Amino acid sequence: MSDLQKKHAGEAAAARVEPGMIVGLGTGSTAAWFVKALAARGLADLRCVPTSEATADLARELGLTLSTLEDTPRIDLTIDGADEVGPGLALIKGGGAALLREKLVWEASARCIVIADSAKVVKTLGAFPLPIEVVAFGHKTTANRIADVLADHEIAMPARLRQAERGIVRTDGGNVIYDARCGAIHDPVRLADDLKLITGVVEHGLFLDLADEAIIGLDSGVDVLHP
Ligand SMILES: O=C[C@H](O)[C@H](O)[C@H](O)COP(=O)(O)O
Repeated sequence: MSDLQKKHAGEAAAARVEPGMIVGLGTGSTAAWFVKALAARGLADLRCVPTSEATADLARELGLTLSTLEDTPRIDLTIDGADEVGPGLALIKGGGAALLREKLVWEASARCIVIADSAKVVKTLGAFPLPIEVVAFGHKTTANRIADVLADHEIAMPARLRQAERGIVRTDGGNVIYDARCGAIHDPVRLADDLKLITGVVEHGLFLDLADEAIIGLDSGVDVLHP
């Protein structure tokens, strides 16, 4: 994990934004560099749709004009971080528990750019635990159904309820997160489909066919990847 690389990726991404755009603001440490660089550009007539309360707070503090997905349902460009960037720009996201709002904003966007430091680029997704957002009501029963689906994908470890120092982590929408230690995800499309069919699962952190471009931060500059 390199802060310098994240900064480079965030700054390069901010340069892609044009005046008058509606911009989706991602969540996490890399996205925060982007938000700071975007605010520093002082572009006219931007409207920004944040993907989390944390990003909304940061953007507001920096003087960016905020909007909501309800008021601006068509976003020109979303820029967001990722936990893993795999082949074809298949991603794992949700390490910061913002996956649901992120996916809603990504899917409403004409173009999405993922930004990450070079350590996030992998040959096979799955070393980073896959976040699965679950309705809090009866979440342990949902976890049993998740375990069955994971077993069907030869993933033996049951997903683990995400906890922080202050107790069970709640998302901005009030849901809980289970992290599935997959090791390697051999068929991300089938796993994504199977997880979506589980009652109680709200969303998962597999972002497939959503990123149009990746800007990968290096120690000196950036590398640009396409699907
Ligand atoms: O829920 C959080 C998001 O998906 C983040 O974009 C992701 O976890 C990457 O965060 P970071 O840039 O801090 O590694």
